[in-house]
Amino acid sequence: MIEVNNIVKGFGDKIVINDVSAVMEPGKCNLIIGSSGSGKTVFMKCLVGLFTPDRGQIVYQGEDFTSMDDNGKKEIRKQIGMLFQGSALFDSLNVEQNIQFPLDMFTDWSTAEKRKRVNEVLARVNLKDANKKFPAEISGGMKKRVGIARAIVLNPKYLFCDEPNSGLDPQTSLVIDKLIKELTEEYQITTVINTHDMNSVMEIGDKIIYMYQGHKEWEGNNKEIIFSKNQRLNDFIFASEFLRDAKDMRMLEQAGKIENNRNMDDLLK
Ligand SMILES: Nc1ncnc2c1ncn2[C@@H]1O[C@H](COP(=O)(O)OP(=O)(O)OP(=O)(O)O)[C@@H](O)[C@H]1O
Repeated sequence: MIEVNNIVKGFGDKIVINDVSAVMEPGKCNLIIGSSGSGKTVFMKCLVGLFTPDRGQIVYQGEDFTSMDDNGKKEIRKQIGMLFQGSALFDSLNVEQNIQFPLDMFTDWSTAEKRKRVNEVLARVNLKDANKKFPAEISGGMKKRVGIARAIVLNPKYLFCDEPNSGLDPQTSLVIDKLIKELTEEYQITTVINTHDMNSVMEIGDKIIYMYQGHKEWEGNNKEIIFSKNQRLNDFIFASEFLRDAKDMRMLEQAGKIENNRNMDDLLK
């Protein structure tokens, strides 16, 4: 569990994160949404310790990360897996070497133990037999899966994903979302995802935090979001006409004003 208590972060005179609090639970996908420049990346960087908040606390499993010394922070960071935008694989390393990298950095396991673990996570992300391929030889979706395998190879308690669907087609995005959700539930990981992808919001948003100009404007889940009366949130999520129409139909359907002859849940998934 991660608790964020009233964090504030600014650069010079400009306050970029303004008094944001949130609780992120294990086994849940916590999505951070908001328009460009609303502070999502700075918020995530504060959570993982790449930025130090000017005020407030970030508490990992009851321990105040913000006031820890370097050794304490290092211990928490060992429990964090990161999936970077664009996967950030090492081009000169093959798939298994990429995944093995954190094991080389943080464990003193034997080569056989490392190889076994690499093969386990490769199987878990459905990428058997890709061990010897180089990043340039695999598709964007496969790269993401390698990135995910690398992020979970040390059995993290926390997983941070920055725009996991960027550059992927909608179908591959669904596969990646499903994989992240399954892993989150299976290993009870506290997962935090920065995203612009409304499909992801509807599909895997156990908790959704909507950031607006640096503050938390709205919080809820994927069932609640389309019924929200928050005007700024509605302007943001219903920028797409399809979603706006779908929302109107769903409301009419729920109010019994139109027949339920199609499954809007499936459409909105
Ligand atoms: N290192 C920095 N120094 C000064 N200002 C910064 C720094 N990093 C971010 N900012 C500012 O903080 C604000 C929020 O930026 P942030 O990158 O968090 O937005 P975002 O919501 O992630 O946007 P996007 O969706 O485009 O990635 C922006 O105005 C940005 O210019």
